[in-house]
Amino acid sequence: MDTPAAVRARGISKSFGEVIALDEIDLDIAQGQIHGVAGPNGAGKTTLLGLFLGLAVADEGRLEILGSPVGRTLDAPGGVAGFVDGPGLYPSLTARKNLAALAALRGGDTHTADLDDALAQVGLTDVADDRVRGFSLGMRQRLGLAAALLTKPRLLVLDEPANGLDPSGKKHVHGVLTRLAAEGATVVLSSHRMDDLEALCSEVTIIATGRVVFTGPLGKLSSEHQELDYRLVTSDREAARKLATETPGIRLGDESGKDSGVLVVRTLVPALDELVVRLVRDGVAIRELAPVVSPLEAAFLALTETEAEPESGARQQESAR
Ligand SMILES: Nc1ncnc2c1ncn2[C@@H]1O[C@H](COP(=O)(O)OP(=O)(O)OP(=O)(O)O)[C@@H](O)[C@H]1O
Repeated sequence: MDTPAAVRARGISKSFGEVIALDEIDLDIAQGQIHGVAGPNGAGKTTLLGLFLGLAVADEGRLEILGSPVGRTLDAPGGVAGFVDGPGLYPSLTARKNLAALAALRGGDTHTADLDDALAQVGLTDVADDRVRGFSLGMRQRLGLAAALLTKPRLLVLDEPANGLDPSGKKHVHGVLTRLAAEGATVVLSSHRMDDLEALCSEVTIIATGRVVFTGPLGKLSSEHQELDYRLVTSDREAARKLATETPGIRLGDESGKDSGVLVVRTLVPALDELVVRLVRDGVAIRELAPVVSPLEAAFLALTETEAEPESGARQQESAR
């Protein structure tokens, strides 16, 4: 029998008064994936993740979480944990007492060792007995993740979990999410950081003005979305420049890096391959070759700039109907 999707959404719509936050969203998220949700400000990401957590109910459409249909009443679906708009914590309690209190609220049987393990996983052992009032945004995010881990979720939903994280915090959070997915859990997270999504996610969904403009594997996105600017540093900039102008399908980009030996070329991957072959054949060493912006970022801009309206990510009812 097929494993049910972690999330299956069909025709999901949600409005706040005149604002259409989600407009007929169709989405499938397979189990065991880390799935990224990206989109401009106001695109509908938080609203969508809130539906997965049972914090709001869709106006229209069908939503199944971990194989079970989500009803019309507010209720966290079983096996799901996470947060939107930052984790809810008690500022006057310590990190450890926060976890104990949240576990007690859920009525679960949580041992001290579980609390310590969750704190260690997110790198908060050293501040376990400090009050949350003094925690930075990144520390609160990590504590929120620790609280979610205690429930041993099969679906973890995190709205911008990378907010405020320093490199060490990011390393802990990435480690936790990767481990969870390797153990079969599904992680859905939103982020404005394309590099984070590329580092973590196998699949992404891009939302613009409440609609899905792309959903699928990252590889599909980069191959679908054509020409990129590449930064090329060689042992002989002038020779490289000449070869680039002679290679079909290559256009020269911004030449402001002239003195430093940097050349920017705009092209598709096959023409770039041809340029590399020509450079090597002519004895020009390639010291650096990388996209100026990542394929995901380029696709994000291409997909959302055509879809989004200038003033806001969401649309008004009268202009949409
Ligand atoms: N409770 C609410 N009441 C009224 N409007 C809301 C509410 N929640 C969201 N909206 C509106 O719905 C639209 C989508 O908001 P949402 O927060 O889901 O976007 P987002 O993609 O998460 O944005 P951001 O990247 O800025 O966090 C926005 O226009 C927002 O103003």
